[in-house]
Amino acid sequence: MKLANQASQNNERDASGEIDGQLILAPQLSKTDSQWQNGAGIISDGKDTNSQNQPTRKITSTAKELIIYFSRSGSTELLASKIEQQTNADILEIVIKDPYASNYQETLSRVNSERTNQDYPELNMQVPDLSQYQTIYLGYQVWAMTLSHPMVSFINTYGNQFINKRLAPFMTQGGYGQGDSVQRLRQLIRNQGDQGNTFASALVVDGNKVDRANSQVSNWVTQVNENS
Ligand SMILES: Cc1cc2nc3c(=O)[nH]c(=O)nc-3n(C[C@H](O)[C@H](O)[C@H](O)COP(=O)(O)O)c2cc1C
Repeated sequence: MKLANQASQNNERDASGEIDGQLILAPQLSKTDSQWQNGAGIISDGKDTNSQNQPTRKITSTAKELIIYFSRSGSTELLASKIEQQTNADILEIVIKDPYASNYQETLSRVNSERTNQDYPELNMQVPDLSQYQTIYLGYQVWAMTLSHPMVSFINTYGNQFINKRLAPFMTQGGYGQGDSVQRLRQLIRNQGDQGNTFASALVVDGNKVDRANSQVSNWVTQVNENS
């Protein structure tokens, strides 16, 4: 683990983010709580990853920690980048074939229909062998008070590779909290066999406050590793 940097020691705003050498855009961060409206209406660039960016993928042969995340509008990606700064973990962005719309209402209708029909998005990514990793950080956003759908697809497809891992969920949400997302995550992993995994308690951050979460992230990373 890297030593926490100066900004991590306090609650200064730190909205600048880079991941895998690429700039992160997170439109929620500029919003006050009254403008933010719990994330309702938040646009994305319609690419689920910033439009000029390639999906994040930093895979080395030596890292023992891996961050796997999905982000539609950048907040969870910024949180992932803060965890990466403090751990130097490898990173893998979850990529789906058909990105969610830039428009919030369109995204909401699609998400509602996917949930009703349990028809989760198809993935478009290569996943390496996960056996070298001891700790896997799993990042998602809360949708309809539960786990967002790309993470459901990921676990349903690759969760059987989680064997003897320390699993550490982290999320951003619109201020209503984690809902049943962690229970759902654990259930999906159980469905895949859940062989010898342990779970850290989750990191939960408001989507418009990730830029003020440095010390929260730092304390959580310490806790994940202390109790592993
Ligand atoms: C379709 C949809 C449903 C959402 N449902 C909830 C919810 O039930 N509770 C909540 O607190 N936030 C909810 N949000 C807000 C997101 O969790 C929040 O904006 C999050 O920070 C987005 O992360 P991202 O920028 O990484 O995509 C929802 C957002 C969308 C787009």
